[in-house]
Order: sequence, then structure tokens, then C-alpha cells
Amino acid sequence: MAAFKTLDDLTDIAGKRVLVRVDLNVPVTDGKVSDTTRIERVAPTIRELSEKGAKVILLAHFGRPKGEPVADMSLSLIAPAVEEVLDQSVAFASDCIGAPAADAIEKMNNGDILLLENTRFHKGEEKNTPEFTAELAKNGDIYVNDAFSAAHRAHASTEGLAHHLPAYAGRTMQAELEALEKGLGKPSRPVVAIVGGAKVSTKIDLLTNLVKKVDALVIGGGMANTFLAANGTNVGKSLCEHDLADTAKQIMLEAATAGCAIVLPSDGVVAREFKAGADNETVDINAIPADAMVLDVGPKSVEAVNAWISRAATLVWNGPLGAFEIAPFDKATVAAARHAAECTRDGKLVSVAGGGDTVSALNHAGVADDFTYVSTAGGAFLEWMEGKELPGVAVLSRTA
Ligand SMILES: Nc1ncnc2c1ncn2[C@@H]1O[C@H](COP(=O)(O)OP(=O)(O)OP(=O)(O)O)[C@@H](O)[C@H]1O
Ligand SMILES: O=C(O)[C@H](O)COP(=O)(O)O
Repeated sequence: MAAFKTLDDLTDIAGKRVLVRVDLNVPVTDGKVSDTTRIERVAPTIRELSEKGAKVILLAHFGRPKGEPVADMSLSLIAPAVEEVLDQSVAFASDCIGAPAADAIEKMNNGDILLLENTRFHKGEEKNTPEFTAELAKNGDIYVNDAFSAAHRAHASTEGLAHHLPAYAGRTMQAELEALEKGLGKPSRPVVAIVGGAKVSTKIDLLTNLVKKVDALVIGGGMANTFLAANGTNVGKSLCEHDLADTAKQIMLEAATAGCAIVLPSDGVVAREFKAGADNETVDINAIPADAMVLDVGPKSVEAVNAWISRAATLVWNGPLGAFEIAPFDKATVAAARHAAECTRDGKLVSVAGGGDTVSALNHAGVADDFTYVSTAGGAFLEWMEGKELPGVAVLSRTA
């Protein structure tokens, strides 16, 4: 594994301003954080630094605001949940750079915790510009990256800062890498991957390499609709990225060459509204009404998914099979999660799942503790699985 400095190397930090990159991109329902797993995972790093007397300054993104402030992507919405998990007061600054940040830091005592506003409210974050990174760096003496789940992004707060300040891995970054290496470094075969969810455009490219590493790729959620549409299925009003049809076709070709089975849903649960309790029906995948959307994979598909889980020695899962937040469209995800948990409990399966909503779905199914390992990372986890270098991890090693 990559060698980098950790919190063990950080001594005498009382009074030092430590910029800690965490991932607070958490699921929110009706304005409330619905799953605090990501916050719980970074809490040990925050507490440790605070107990050592550092001024702990949290940097994070929330959503994809495209470089300008968006009210419902303000981290002020997440701050109360951070306070609750830490059981410690957390101050908030309305900008991550400039006077609001500097003034708030000026007021900090040793051991205090401050959360800065969404880094993605500035275009320089995702572009990783030297100017923006330098502005961020002004606020700290030391940089700690504890956001493994955002380490696949070469952004100012995940990569750039490590070139400006002495850089260290946080406890979660360390633990995630160790656990993934242990669970999936040399996986027992057959390896089955389940990929679902909604982030189709940012994850689809990863599947090109993934099909070379696994024996079967089970596709559900919004991702499945894109593959079905590429095969000529009419997916009605379903979440689907039609312009990615060629990419999907190419992945299916790569899979055939690599001997990886592609498993697509054969039926779906459709509705005309995206809301809990919406009128719904189960239809064959070739009979999706033009005015309806698939919000979950159907019972026949669940049987097929579970059969693949039974056959697997190793399961890798990112992305729910359906819109699990709104019942009854959680059925397939819950059924597959419970089956994977049972196989794991029986000692037949090594099960590793990752992703903000995926973790939330496993918690919803009541089985997160039964999986071999649950990562907070979704995209980063898939890229790690592909064997890609993660910029946020690589820079910690290079600068160590
Ligand atoms: N058929 C579907 N139609 C619409 N949305 C869906 C469908 N299936 C799943 N989803 C949505 O996918 C979202 C989760 O997808 P996402 O790709 O963000 O997964 P994740 O586990 O959070 O990974 P990451 O950590 O990379 O974000 C959920 O909010 C769920 O409602
Ligand atoms: O939720 C995630 O996977 C991470 O926070 C990264 O978010 P992003 O896909 O918007 O970069």
C-alpha cells in the first residue's frame, strides 16, 4: 500500500490550524440528514486533532453546485448533524476563503472545530486552480485528508492542498485503504459486482475496466436503464442517459471479450410519479409504458440478482437497485442486501459495499453490520477496484 504520513506523525499540534478535508456529501431527505455514516466515520480524526489542541477547520463539498453558491447545497444544513455526531459545538463560516473564513478562524481557541462553507461554491475547487488552492492554504498550517470517498477527484481541497501544506492521511482514509486491500486485494472468485444508482455519467466509464476484473456485472437502478435503452428497450420516462448508448454498447462488447456476464433487469416496477406510495405496477422490461418510469427492478430480476449473489465468492456493490428512499421502490435493494448479508453470515461470501446512498440503503435494510466491509466511498471505491490511481491518495504518498 502507498506510504503516507498519518496522524501518528502529527505531534505538537496544539494551536496549529489544521485543514481537514472530510466528505459531508450525505443523503438528505426533507432537509434532514437521513444517514450519518460518513460523519461518524470522520469523527475519530476530528476528535483526535481537537483533543491534541489543534484548531480543526473542516473543508468539504456537498452536491454538485457547479462553482457558485446554491442555497440548498449549503453546508450550514449539515452542520447540526456534525455537531450531534461529535457531541461538540461546531462553528460555521459562510465562505471557505476570504474574510468570512479568516474572521472565523481568528476567533478559534485550541481544540475548537469550524466548518467552512461548500468548497464547490468556487469554480477553482473542481478546476484545482493554483489561485484558489493558495486561498484555501492561507487558512491552515497543516493539511489532513480524511475524505477517501472524494479521493478520486483531483480538486483543490482533495489534491491541490497537499502541494501547499504538510500533508497527512486521516484515520478514515487509512482505515478504508487497509480494509479494501484486505477484503478485495486478492479476491476469491467468482467475483460479482452490482452497480446501480443514479450517477450514470460519472460512473459508466469505470465499468469498462471493471468488466475485466469481475466475473459478472449486475446492473440495476438508473444505470440499468441506460444499458437497456442502448439495447433498444423503450424505457419511457425513466432516469436514463440516452447519449451514453455507445459507451454502454462498448462496455457490453468489452464484457463479452473478457468473459464477464452482464446481467440486466428482465422486469421493472414502474410509476408515473417519483414519490413514496405512488401508484405502481410490475411490468416486463419490454413493456414499459411510454409515460412511466422504472423506479425499481422487479421480482424476477431480484431472483436473478440473488442467484448471482449465491454463486459469488466475493461481492462488490455500489449503487442501489432502485429508488430505495421511497417505499415501495426499496424492495429489490432490501431483498438483495438481506440475501448478501445472509450469505456473508453463513461464511460463503466476502461482501464489500460502498457509496453514500448504498450505505444508507444497507442501513435501511438493517444489514450494514453483516457485510464484510462497508466503505463510505462510491465512485472512489469503484475506481480503486478498477486499479486506478486515486489523485487524493497518490498526492499524499508523493508529498510524504
Ligand atoms: N431507477 C431509478 N430511478 C431513479 N433514481 C434511482 C433509481 N435507482 C436508484 N436511484 C437513485 O440512485 C441514488 C443513489 O445513486 P448514487 O450513484 O449516488 O449511489 P451512491 O451509493 O450514493 O454512490 P456515491 O457515493 O458515488 O454517490 C439514490 O438516491 C436512488 O434513489
Ligand atoms: O458522494 C460521493 O461519491 C463523493 O462525495 C464524491 O462526490 P461527486 O461524485 O459529486 O464528486
